[in-house]
Amino acid sequence: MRYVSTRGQAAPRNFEAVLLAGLAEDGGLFVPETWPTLTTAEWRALRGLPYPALAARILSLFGAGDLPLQAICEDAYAGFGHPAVVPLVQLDHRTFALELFHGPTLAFKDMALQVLGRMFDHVLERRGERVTIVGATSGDTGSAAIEACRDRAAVDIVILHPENRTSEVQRRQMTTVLAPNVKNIAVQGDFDACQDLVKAMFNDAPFRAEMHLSAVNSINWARIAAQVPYYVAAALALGAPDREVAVSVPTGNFGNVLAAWVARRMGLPISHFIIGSNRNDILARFLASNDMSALPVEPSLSPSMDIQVSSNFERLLFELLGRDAAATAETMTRFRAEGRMPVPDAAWKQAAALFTGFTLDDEGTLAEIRRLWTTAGYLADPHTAVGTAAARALAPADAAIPVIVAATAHPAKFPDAVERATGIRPPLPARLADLYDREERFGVMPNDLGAIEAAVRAHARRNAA
Ligand SMILES: Cc1ncc(COP(=O)(O)O)c(C=O)c1O
Ligand SMILES: N[C@@H](CCOP(=O)(O)O)C(=O)O
Repeated sequence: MRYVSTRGQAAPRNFEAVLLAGLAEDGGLFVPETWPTLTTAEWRALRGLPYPALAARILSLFGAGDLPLQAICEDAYAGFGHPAVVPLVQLDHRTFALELFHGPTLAFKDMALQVLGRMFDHVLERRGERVTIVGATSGDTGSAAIEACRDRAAVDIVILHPENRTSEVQRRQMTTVLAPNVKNIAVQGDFDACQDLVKAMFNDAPFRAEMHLSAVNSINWARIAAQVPYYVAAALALGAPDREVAVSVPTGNFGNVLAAWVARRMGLPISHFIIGSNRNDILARFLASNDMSALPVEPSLSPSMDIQVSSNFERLLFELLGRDAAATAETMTRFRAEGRMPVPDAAWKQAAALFTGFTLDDEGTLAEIRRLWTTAGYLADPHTAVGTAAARALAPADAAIPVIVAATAHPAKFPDAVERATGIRPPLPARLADLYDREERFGVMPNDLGAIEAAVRAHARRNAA
């Protein structure tokens, strides 16, 4: 399978090259040249597979079959805290929480990053190469990427997080990892600034080549590919392919819900895509009225979704525009220049027919956490609560369609919000019990590309020496 850039100017390449490249050289995102599809019988045949085997099978459809996928997936999910890896918990007659937070850092990012870390190791060892990973995080990608890459021989990793805008648990999960190949930088700005810095480093061709940059954010196609299998597992468990299902996904960078859309594109009958936003509701505004205009990022109780520029929307846009790379490039360039994305009406209507958006403020989030606790005995983190509230508000009219809510983080990552809502302070798992006593190490830097590049270079040189 080959991958092409959404902006059409980068050379097509295979899965392994896409894994290493991250962002395409033309600033676009890689997508499969053609989408793999499964027949009804092929979907049925996947029912009952253990999760690692299912994940390996789906990844093989994306051209990753040169890698030892079965071994990688078994090893990646062996340490998860639930035997099902991604358990489905019934919340009411038709709503199910798909718990994606049983990995080492307690958020859904582990689902893909535990796999990616092992893929990097395998590919780099065979090639005898080294990479420098630069990543941006609003709280969860950073810790999951650090956990997946710490102490790996051929990887240096630098993670940018927005200063004072993550939960304390999130920050400490990153900054207390003192492995020599790990560097954390708190940027004086918001997540969008961190993400812009990462993209700017990729777009600086000499720097990119010098550092052998690679990505762990969902701009890297491998991230999306490794997030598809859990939607497959949940849909099959609820009766697909012989029954339609809906998904509700608390959304920021649009990677997680895009993975669900990819499953649909492969033939899985996901009929509705419900997007939950906090007050940073650019996607909900877009779906309601074709208004994709970026406002300043506002802090909220669901900090991982404090995002205005949703990177992966570009992958959907490319499809909505009939895979017209020139039109995609022009639309994205105008969005960057003007802060407003001019999506043609026909494309918007296509998106709005499939996706609906819901916005929940902090008070609503607390009320939803409380409601879940009192009505279902379910302790949800604030991001998951945005997803369940969205599911209730926008569930399909046909009550026979179950709604799968992506439960994206463990409540213990956001203990303050959960305690405010329920009076219960969820404890961290035993392996993280001393998190507040561990030494932290991170730099604080201005939002300055030159300074950040110098810090990345110094980190990589120190480790290579
Ligand atoms: C806990 C949590 N929920 C939801 C999201 C939003 O997911 P996405 O960025 O894939 O839309 C994130 C960040 O990615 C997150 O960390
Ligand atoms: N919410 C994310 C933001 C980055 O998203 P990604 O899926 O592109 O890595 C985070 O927690 O860092």
